Parts: sequence; C-alpha cells; structure tokens
Amino acid sequence: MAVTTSDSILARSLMTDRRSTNFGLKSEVCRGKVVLCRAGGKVKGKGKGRVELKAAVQIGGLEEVKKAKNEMGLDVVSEEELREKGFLGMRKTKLVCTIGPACCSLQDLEKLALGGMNVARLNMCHNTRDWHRDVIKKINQLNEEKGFCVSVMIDTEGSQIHVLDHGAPSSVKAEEGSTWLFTAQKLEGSPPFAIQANYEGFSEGIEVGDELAIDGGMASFQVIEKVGNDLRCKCTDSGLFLPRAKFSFWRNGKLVARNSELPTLSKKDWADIEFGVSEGVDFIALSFVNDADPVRQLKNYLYMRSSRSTRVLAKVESLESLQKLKEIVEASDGIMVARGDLGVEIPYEQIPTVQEEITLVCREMNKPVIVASQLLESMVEYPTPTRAEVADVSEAVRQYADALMLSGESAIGPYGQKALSILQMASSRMELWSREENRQSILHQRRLGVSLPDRIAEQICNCAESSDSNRAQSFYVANNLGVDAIFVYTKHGQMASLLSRNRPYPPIFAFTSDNGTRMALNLQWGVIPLLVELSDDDMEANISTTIELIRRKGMLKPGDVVMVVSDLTPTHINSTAFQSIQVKTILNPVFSSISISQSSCPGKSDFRKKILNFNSRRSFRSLHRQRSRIYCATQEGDNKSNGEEPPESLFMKELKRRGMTPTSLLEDAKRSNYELNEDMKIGKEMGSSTTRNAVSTEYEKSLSNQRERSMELNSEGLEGLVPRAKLLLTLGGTFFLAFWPLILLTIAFFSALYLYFGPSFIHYGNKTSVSLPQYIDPYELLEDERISETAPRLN
Ligand SMILES: Nc1ncnc2c1ncn2[C@@H]1O[C@H](COP(=O)(O)OP(=O)(O)OP(=O)(O)O)[C@@H](O)[C@H]1O
Ligand SMILES: CC(=O)C(=O)O
Repeated sequence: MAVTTSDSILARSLMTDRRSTNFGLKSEVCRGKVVLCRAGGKVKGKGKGRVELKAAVQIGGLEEVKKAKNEMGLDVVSEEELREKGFLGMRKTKLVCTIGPACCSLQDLEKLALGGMNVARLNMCHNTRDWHRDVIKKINQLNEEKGFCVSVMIDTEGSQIHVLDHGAPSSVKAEEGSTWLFTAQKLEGSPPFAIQANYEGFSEGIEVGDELAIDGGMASFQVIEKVGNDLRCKCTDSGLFLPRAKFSFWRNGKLVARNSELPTLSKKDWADIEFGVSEGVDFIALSFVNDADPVRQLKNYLYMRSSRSTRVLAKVESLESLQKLKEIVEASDGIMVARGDLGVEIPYEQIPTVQEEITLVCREMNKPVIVASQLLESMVEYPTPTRAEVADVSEAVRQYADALMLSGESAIGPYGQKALSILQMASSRMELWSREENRQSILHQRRLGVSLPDRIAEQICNCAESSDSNRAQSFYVANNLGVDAIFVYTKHGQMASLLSRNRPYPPIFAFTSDNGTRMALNLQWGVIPLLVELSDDDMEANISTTIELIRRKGMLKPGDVVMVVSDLTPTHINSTAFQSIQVKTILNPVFSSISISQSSCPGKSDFRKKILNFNSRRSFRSLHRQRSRIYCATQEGDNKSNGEEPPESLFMKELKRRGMTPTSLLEDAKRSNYELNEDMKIGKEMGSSTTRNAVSTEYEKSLSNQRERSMELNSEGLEGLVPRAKLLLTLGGTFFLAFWPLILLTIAFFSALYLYFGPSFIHYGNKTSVSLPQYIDPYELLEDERISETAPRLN
C-alpha cells in the first residue's frame, strides 16, 4: 500500500473529490463581510499553520492555498490553545471584558483577544456612541484581519436611581454625623454636602426615618427631613460617593421597592439599542429587567428589524427580577448575574446562594449565564487579586457558569490583561479540579430536560448512573468513552447548546454556516464555534470534510476519539442527512494512503418510552471508515422493566470486559447484511419519512438480532467462538511478527560466530571423551554415627 502524507491526501481530495470541491468551506464572515481567515494566526508565532499551507502549495498550487487558508473558521486563540493543551485541556468557561478607557486602543484590544476574551462588553452608561462605534470597529478589524472570534455586547443603562455622574472620576467622602442634601435639582459646581440624583421622583414614597444606603452600604444615611422632593439626611455610617453610586431606601430592615416605578427601557436605552443593531452587535444586555415584558418587547423589535441573530440577555439585579426569575430566563437568550446592583438590593450574605440558584435555573432552561462584577475588584488598583477574590472566581467556575465578566478591572484598571489571565488560569484550574473530583455525577443528578433532544444531549454527555432502575444502565458516551472532542453540526446552535448544558468533559466544536449562531455560541460553556459552509443534504460530506480539515491541521492525532453529532434537518426527501451520532477513532495514516477511522458505540439507554437504538453498518462507499450510529427513535411499549437487566446492557458489559466494541464483533459476521444495501435502505427510508424519529423495521430486526446475539454471547455459546478465535489468532500472529526481527538477528549473530571461529566453535558431543562421574553409594552416607550427630535419640 502506498505511503501518503495527509497533506497530499487533502490536496488530492481538493482536486478530485467532487463532494469536497462542492462543499468548499466558506471564508470567515465577520459581521456581514466575507473575509479571509488567517491560518496559523499570529499567536506566539509557532507557525504550524503556515507549514501546512506550504505543503499545500507544493502539492496543489495556489488555488489550494486559498482553500486551505479559508477552509476553517476556527479562531486563532482556540487553535493555539488546542495545539498547546490538547482537547481536554481547553478552557470551557468563557470570558467577558468590559471595555473602557484603559483598554480601548487597537493594541490593548488585541492583547485582550489574545488573552482569551470571548466577548467585549460596552456599557452604554459611559462615554459617547462615537466612542463605542470606534471600539466596535476595532474589534471587527481584529476579527477580520487577525482571525479572532470576539463577540460584542452592549449593556443598556436602564432606569435606576443613582448619583448623577458629573464626569469627574474623584469620589466624595461622607463623615459620620454630617448632614447632606439629596436633590434632583441641578447643582451649580460642586457645593459641599449636596448630592444630585439622576431622577426627579427619587424621593417619592420615602418617609422621615427611612434609611438611605449608597452602593448597597458603602455609606449610610437616615432621612431627617423631607422638603418637597428634596431629602435632608444624616450620615450614620461614613463612606464614599463613587460616580454613579446607587441609592436604595430601607424601612424596618426591608427594601423600599422603587425600581418598578421606573421603565426598564428608557428613551436613551432605545436609542442605544438602535445604535447596537445598526452596528451589528451580537448581544444586548438589558439592565434592570423586573419581568419578562421588556425582554419580549425587545425581541419583537429585533424580529421586526430582521436582526434575529442579536441575542437578548437579561440582567438580574433587582429584587423583582429574582421574584420573576423563571419567566425572565424563559423569555431571554441568556442571563447576567449582575452582582453589583443585586448586592444593593439583597443582603450580601444571600448573594452566593442566589448566584448558585440563578446559574442552576439557567442550566435547566438551557440559557447561558454570566457571573459579573467585583470578581477581581482589588485589581482595579493592585496588580494582584486577593485570595478571597480568586476563591470567588473558582466558585463561579465550580457552579458551571457559562462565563465570567470583568468590569472596572479591564475598563479602568491598569492591570486588565493580568486580571484576564488570572480569570483564565483560575477557571482552567477549577475545571480540571472539578473533573478530577468527578463532580459531573453530582451535577447530573439534577434532571435537565424532558424533550427528546434534551434527553439525547444528556445521554450523549453523561454516564447516567442513578439509583433509578430505569437509568441504572450506564450509557458510556462522551465522558465515559474517553471521547476527546464532540463535533456538532448545527444551524441555530440548539444541539450545541443542549450539549453544552450537560457540561461534558470534551470540548464541543460547533460547525455552523450561520455567523450569528457562531458569535452567539461564543458565550456558551465549552463550545468552540466554527463557521463553515454546511450541506443540508450530505451529512457524510460535512463530517468527512471537517474531520479531515481538523486532522490535516495537525489538531487530531491518531488515537483521538471524536463523537460526531448531527442535528441538521434534511431539506429534500432523497436526502441522506439525518440526526445521527457517531464515534470515530482517528488511526495512524502512515501505513495507509487513506485516513482510517473506527467507531465504537455504547449500548442502549432506556428512558420512558423513548430509546436510543444502536446499529452497526459498514459502507463500502466510504471504505476508510467503519462506524456505528445511534439513531434517535421513538418506540412504544418495548421497555417494560421486570427487574432483569436488559440483554443490551449485558451485551455491552460483556464487550467491555473483553475490551471489544460492538462493531468489531458484528461487522464481519453481518457484513453482507450491513453493507451498501443497508445504507441505501436507511437513506431511502429517512428520505421518504415525514417523521424525523421514525423507527424502521430494519432497525427493529437488527435490534432483535442483537438481543439474540447478546444472549448467546453472554451464555458463552458457540456464537462468540469464531470472533474470539479470530482475535486470539490475530494476537498470536502479531506477537510472532513483533519478535521476527529479534529471531533474524539471533540467527545472523550465531552464523557470524560460526564463520569466524570455524567448526571448532561448535561443540560436537560425540568427538569429546567424557568420563562418567564417580559413583557414590547413598547407603554409605547413612552410616549410624553420622546420623547420630544430627538426629535426636528416640529413647
Ligand atoms: N466606556 C467607558 N468609558 C469610561 N469609563 C467606563 C466605561 N465603561 C466602564 N467605565 C468605568 O468602569 C467602571 C466599571 O464599569 P461597569 O460598566 O462594569 O460598572 P458600572 O458603571 O457600575 O455599571 P453597571 O452597574 O451597569 O455595571 C465604571 O464605574 C466606569 O467608571
Ligand atoms: C454588571 C452590572 O450591571 C452589575 O453588576 O450591577
């Protein structure tokens, strides 16, 4: 067999394979523009990508270089991380940075992007729209020219009562016992002991004796007099007024709820939203959402503006939003736990538990969640964080938040990049620790979804060990099969997001042909979104081309196991595209001119009336691949539990004990049944069926065959003998072959000795006279006196 390099395989396939030429992966699209994606990128100049491009030049010429350059929308940071740390070492928690004066230059933004910033947040409370436009432009430029994938989020000001921002960075200190005037009237200059509020009705409903807390307790006052709308207050706890410091009023230890009086979306917010839409931002974070209405309102607006790819995040930062948490989460595309303002409205000590609960609710409802504010607050001033801050970051990672956010640390602090690298290190470390701890099992005790896609995603990611007898069969897939990466092909990101929700160990590479989906997936835990052109109708082409591309970039090694999940809906009836799951092992291409992958597939999982069937097939059309598929199917009344372990489960256990896979056992014996014919049958059946999850009679037949076979194998009948004998012979043969060079060497060595020393070197027994050894009579050795010296006397 010819020995061929992977590059030449690619070059040849680019030149000759009709499917891959038609498939031609797209160049990277950044905010509507088609641009080239840099292979290799600028990251630390390792330049592996360039070596491959060179190989492509030698083999395929300039056209191929262009294709190789444009072929994969994987961002340079993920690519570098993958090269350095491998699949399982990739960071899963996403990082959001607030952009402010300290980091708004192109160079600083590039450093943040290199440092792992996934999303740049622009707080519309601060600075002008022109300033924000300029930052967005720079981020687009970095994405386009340098191959980054940084999404943009704008954060609305929302309505909240706070100290009017005069633009002065300095803060004012209130001393205990001093008396202050709080007014909404315009103040000239900065008169002492007077503070201007941003909202005229700030004192409505407030009574003498109420407590006024600044920034949730930074300073406290008691209302001693009310004059019109103005309040005269005495400082009871000294502290600082920072720019835009928030007001909250308390009576008898309870918050005087004020936020509901203010509209969530002010005129300014609508103008900012319009600005964001025209700039093509990826996320709009809504401040002070008290119920689901403003979220729905904004989503409708985006729909009308044909801006459906802009995702709406709701910021949970008020008491009201906690009371209506589920409806808000349901209506929005994601949540931000805005701990800064939340801490103003609820007692500090409740923040950790509230954060954990919001994170769990978001996972249950499959919405990404960002934990924000004061993560590394001391780094706004100092170059190192406090230990407590690092512990807080780690706890958010342990709670499996999708993303962590820097605020002032990056916006105004001098150590923004360092703060980002601390987030990165702390999150990677905690992810590893959590995995070691096997917290997944605890995590998965909480059921996440009920719909079929929910449960499929759950089964893919988990080994669902539970005391529940129906779930007692372990479904060894992504985590427990030791899968290195999950590849998912998705249009709107739904399946990628469902997989992410289960927090599997391997990273999820989400291939999508929709740029909006790609940028939105940037916020989801463990998802690495890639922009490629996908075929709706030829899933095989999607799979083989993307695997080949990643393998050829040197990012898939022999032995890597990839789980491939497809969730694309076929567009026409003769299509071979369908929902499928495949597990592929990348084999060493050195001994073959074709890339070989082999699949293994776990057993069957039984939940309610839905099952995942597995089937095995081998397609001659793609000789280089053997694979198993798990077909999604709905089957009624086939899973009555009578207390016995189902044969499929026994079968899988037996295979596992023998270190075998279902494919290796079944494929030869059943080859004739599962070859191309079956392939055609499946395609036809799926194509003609209007129900995506219909069960074919072929599958049922094969399932019952499988049951019989597993029973036979389990009882050590003749059935298992042939493959076992084959296996033993193969093992014996391999063993012999392995020692063959040693045997040859030994023969050569002794032949050389013989030639050198001649015949005298050989010891011929017949030519040498050998005398017999002297005879010793054993009875003489048993003389009385010798025995008596050692043996005890008998009498
Ligand atoms: N675009 C900007 N221009 C100037 N300063 C900014 C900008 N963005 C943020 N800042 C500064 O960084 C600090 C932290 O920003 P951040 O937006 O996280 O907090 P915030 O102002 O308290 O708003 P929010 O309550 O919405 O989080 C702000 O107090 C502000 O001083
Ligand atoms: C981020 C934000 O708005 C807060 O923490 O209040």
